Amino acid sequence: MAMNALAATSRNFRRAARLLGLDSKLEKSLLIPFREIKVECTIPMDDGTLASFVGFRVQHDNARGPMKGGIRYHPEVDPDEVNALAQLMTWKTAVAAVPYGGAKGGIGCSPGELSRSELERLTRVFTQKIHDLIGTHTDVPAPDMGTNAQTMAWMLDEYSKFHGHSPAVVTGKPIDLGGSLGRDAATGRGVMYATEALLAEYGKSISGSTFVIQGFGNVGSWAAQLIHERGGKIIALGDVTGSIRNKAGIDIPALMKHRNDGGALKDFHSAEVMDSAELLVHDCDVLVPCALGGVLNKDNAPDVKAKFIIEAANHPTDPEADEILAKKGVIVLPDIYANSGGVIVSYFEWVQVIASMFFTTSLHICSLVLIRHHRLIVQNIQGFMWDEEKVNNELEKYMSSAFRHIKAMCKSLDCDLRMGAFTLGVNRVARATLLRGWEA
Ligand SMILES: NC(=O)C1=CN([C@@H]2O[C@H](COP(=O)(O)OP(=O)(O)OC[C@H]3O[C@@H](n4cnc5c(N)ncnc54)[C@H](OP(=O)(O)O)[C@@H]3O)[C@@H](O)[C@H]2O)C=CC1
Ligand SMILES: O=C(O)CCC(=O)C(=O)O
Repeated sequence: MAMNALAATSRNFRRAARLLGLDSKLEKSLLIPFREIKVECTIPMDDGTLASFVGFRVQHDNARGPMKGGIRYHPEVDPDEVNALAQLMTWKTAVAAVPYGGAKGGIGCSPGELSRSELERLTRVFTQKIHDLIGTHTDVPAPDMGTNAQTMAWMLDEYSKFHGHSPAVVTGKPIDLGGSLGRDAATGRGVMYATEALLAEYGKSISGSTFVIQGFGNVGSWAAQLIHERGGKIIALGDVTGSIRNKAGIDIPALMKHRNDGGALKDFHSAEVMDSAELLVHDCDVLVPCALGGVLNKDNAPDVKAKFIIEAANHPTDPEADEILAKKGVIVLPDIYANSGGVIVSYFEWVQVIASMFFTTSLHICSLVLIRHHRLIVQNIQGFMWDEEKVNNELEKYMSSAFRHIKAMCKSLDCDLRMGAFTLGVNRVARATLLRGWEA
């Protein structure tokens, strides 16, 4: 049985605040969210009936910059979960050293049961309800579980009806609308870089290790492909429909083809079906949860056999499980570092869009005078969009710098990687908060 997500996240925050010796009033102020939004979203369904959904956006903190975080569509979305995820974003952006605060949103729904047009209507109604509380310099949504680049395109379009063309109001959007190359793969790629960095600390590498992955959506499938490319052997994998295993290693490119052709994971020909309850306790070197929160808890933690856990999902491990795993000597790489690749590349996307918009505006003014040079300058706008290699190289630099800073915190405070990451993030937010002050 998993702990309440908010209780678990706040417990980790409080431990970090004590380790840092934070003033108790500052601690309280950092914990309370800046704003919690709850909206009712009623849409006509394709069959003509009405359906009502509840949408949330929790804006946790903006001391370091505009609030930032994904939008989740999932039946288990609830206010505490969104609150916890928003808080995690605040510490995550600080650990990654990108100039953002933290937010998260979601709608309680089953996206797989809604048609494309129902999803579009729901996204548009949700955006109408929150449009005056988000914005390029206030709160910038992105995809999370159950949402994708198309969802961001609808949000961008709906928001722009109220505020004029605003491509930087969301990230993780399609390339044709100003999205960044590499954003789709970024979280999984960051997971791969983080795994490489952690294993190297222990004299190991991806190529000599066995992996078990839970979740085969955006994060899980990219992590699997990139780990496979680097010679990692993925011996078991699962999603909501079931789990499969193959001792010799699952052929990930063949599985991707099977999945892209519409096949279910459990029907993949060159692996055997296994009990999903066994997935997280399957024997392996590295376990990578890439789905829901709270999946590692006091009930299954004693049976975990992995030596390393890479938290690609948000808050997959309860604090109670953390204690059990620590006693067993399992090394856990925390979510606020391990899955930060997504928000890091979101930042690259946001900067590129803002830079190109600024350039276009200046160009309009200049072109009145320099009309002859207009075409030449227009070509240069392309220079603001980074190629994929540059995105990936920059991502690797941010990931390895964050890892070095986390290790330094672990050393100076004599704590584990989770507390190293939390103290790093909380300290940066606390410093920004104190510098800005509270004068009304
Ligand atoms: N997308 C991003 O950029 C980021 C995502 N994350 C986190 O990573 C995790 C995954 O997100 P993402 O990949 O985007 O989401 P997706 O919706 O793309 O994929 C989710 C995956 O989890 C599977 N899943 C859902 N429920 C269960 C379950 N009960 N047991 C096993 N598998 C399950 C889904 O299966 P099925 O497809 O069959 O439904 C799917 O394979 C989340 O915790 C998210 O917050 C963190 C940072 C950034
Ligand atoms: O890319 C982003 O802005 C946010 C990604 C996200 O929701 C997360 O890191 O959990």
